[in-house]
Amino acid sequence: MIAPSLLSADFARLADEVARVADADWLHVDVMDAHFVPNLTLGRPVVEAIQAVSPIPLDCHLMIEAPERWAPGYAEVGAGNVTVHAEACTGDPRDVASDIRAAGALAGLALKPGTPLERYEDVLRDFDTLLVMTVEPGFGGQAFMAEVLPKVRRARELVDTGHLRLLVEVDGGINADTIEQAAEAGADVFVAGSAVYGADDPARAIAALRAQATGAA
Ligand SMILES: O=C(CO)[C@H](O)[C@H](O)COP(=O)(O)O
Repeated sequence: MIAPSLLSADFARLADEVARVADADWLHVDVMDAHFVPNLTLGRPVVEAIQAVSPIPLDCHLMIEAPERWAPGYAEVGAGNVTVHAEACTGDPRDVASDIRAAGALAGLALKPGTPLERYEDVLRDFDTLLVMTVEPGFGGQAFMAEVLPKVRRARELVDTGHLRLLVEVDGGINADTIEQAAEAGADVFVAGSAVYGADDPARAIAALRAQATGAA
């Protein structure tokens, strides 16, 4: 599955930018609060407006503090998947997953590059998606961190052996040069910002990335 990241879109033309990636599987929406990460993007009212015009499910990646307080609200406005950062949760992340699911969305857990998967292997039984960050969260256009791939491989192994039932998602620096490595490691969902919105033809870029990932997997 290919999930273009709206972070690389033209924020002055959001409805048009959503329409340009209608061939994708999910639309990845980065919510940043200028506290958990050093960048500020958009919040629930804008997500609700995007949801109203998006033909594909929204994949909301919350890079915010106190996700337990805010995450269910994104499910309430219709997001398909709502992901919180393990590092931002003050309590048990399973409680946030339960609240997100109760509000009608899939629940995702994100791990920064330096956060070990082992610490969350049990917790992840209560999640639908695992977002493995392949850059430090905060900005688009960064270089892919191949050193994170063992975490993707371990997650794939846990899914394939039946210990976890979730989609493995990678985010950061995914493009024509890196997507095959991530697919070989076992990712199911590929977030791509600059590689899609920076292309002359985003629909063609999505198709090409999907073909590369499918071939490598
Ligand atoms: O979460 C993110 C940054 O925190 C973005 O989704 C990610 O960086 C996508 O951008 P690009 O594909 O250009 O790296």
